[in-house]
Amino acid sequence: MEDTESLILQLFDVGAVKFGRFTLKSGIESPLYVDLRVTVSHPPVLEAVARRLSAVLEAAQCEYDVLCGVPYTALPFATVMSVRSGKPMVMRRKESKAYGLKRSVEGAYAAGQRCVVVEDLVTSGASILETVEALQAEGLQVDGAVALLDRQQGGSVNLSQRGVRLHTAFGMEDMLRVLVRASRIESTVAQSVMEFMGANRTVPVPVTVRCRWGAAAAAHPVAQRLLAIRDAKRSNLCVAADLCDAADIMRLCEQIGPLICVLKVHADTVDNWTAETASALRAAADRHNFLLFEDRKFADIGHTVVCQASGGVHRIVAWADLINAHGIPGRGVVDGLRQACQASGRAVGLLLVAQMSSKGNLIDSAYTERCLAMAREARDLCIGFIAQERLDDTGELLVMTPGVQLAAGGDALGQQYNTPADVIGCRGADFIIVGRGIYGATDPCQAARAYQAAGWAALTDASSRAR
Ligand SMILES: O=c1ccn([C@@H]2O[C@H](COP(=O)(O)O)[C@@H](O)[C@H]2O)c(=O)[nH]1
Repeated sequence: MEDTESLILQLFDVGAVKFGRFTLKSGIESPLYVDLRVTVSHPPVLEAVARRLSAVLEAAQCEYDVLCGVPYTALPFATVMSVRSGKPMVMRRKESKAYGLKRSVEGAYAAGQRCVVVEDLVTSGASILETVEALQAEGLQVDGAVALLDRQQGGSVNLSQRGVRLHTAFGMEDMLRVLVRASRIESTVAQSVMEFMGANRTVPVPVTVRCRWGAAAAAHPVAQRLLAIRDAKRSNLCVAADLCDAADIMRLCEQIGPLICVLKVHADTVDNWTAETASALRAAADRHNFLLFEDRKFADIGHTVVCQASGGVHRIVAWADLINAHGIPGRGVVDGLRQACQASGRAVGLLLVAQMSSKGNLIDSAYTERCLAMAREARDLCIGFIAQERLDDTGELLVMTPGVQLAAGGDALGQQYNTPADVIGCRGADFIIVGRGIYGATDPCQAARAYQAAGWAALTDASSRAR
């Protein structure tokens, strides 16, 4: 194994470790700056870094099929590791291409292969997580990462909470000790770095999503909760649990609950729906922190929808957080639903069905425009739309899009599917709604993970391009 002490000294001697006053990306002022990019100008040092990273993986008995360096600094490290070991590498694009194959991960790989992420140094672990999410969105399995330096500021814990085990060559304290012992720095300098680290022990993973709107900006309490859940769980995934048996729905909830922000049901398609089903769903939603969406698509006169929303066997507004309606009956449908929601005493958000995913549907742009106007007039109840694209530029009304699968296509009854990258990145949706792509998969949990990663990667990418 490459001698840690000699590697640290080589890094210092080529100027990769600097002491002084530096403002970090986070805005924090640091007495130390580590810039491992300079190693590309010193091939023996670059090779020593790669050798050390490979040795760390070997010592940890980490099994993997492909390597992926976090762009850009760790790309040469991963390349040299790959060339030395013969293990193939994949490359994550930081910006997705608007032409060609539009792939966010380049190289030859197959879904289900195990990938190890290679990084230069870790602070909060956020950069590793961004790469992990992009790789998972392509179906790769990532549960390990290797980095040269652990700044010992919470990255390892942040990563393990998200299922990624971090292996590192050395920590900040090791590095300072070596530099003092070799008289490269004064002990007072090391002391000031230690004090800085003591004051910055835990750097949280920043919420990179500066989406079109955030929880604090949302006026409606249900929209606020939805966005807070989205950011906390890093998930803009709504699962359509279109199953006929209540026990199957509950089983699915337990499997995918931690990965989703909304569970959508069609209560009227559940053969054995009872009041207990509603209570069990409510308890699961509270336990796993997701919202419940009843996709009843109300479309009648105001008086009738009051009864449909609050009565019958389903008593929808007694348990659902989100409901939806067609605009076709005019504003009476919204007024009726407002009355039902107010009488329930619960906060419920309404989504207007402004567009549909089915082939040949009769909705045209004039109808969609009128739904938009209806929503703007009912901001006390309406939080957004079921639609296939972003409808208003203020960004205040959210868009949830059904008809989503990992590959574009359709079914035999006119459903049309687009990919998460397309509906979020190109069409401007905020949330994806996925049914059969998840509950119809052999492993719904693994499928939900792939959709969560794909939806989140598309959202964060779209948000960074919008900034
Ligand atoms: O335009 C619409 C409106 C609603 N849906 C609903 O979404 C899910 C989609 O399920 P998949 O299995 O992913 O096709 C389903 O519950 C529909 O009722 C929609 O598809 N299109």
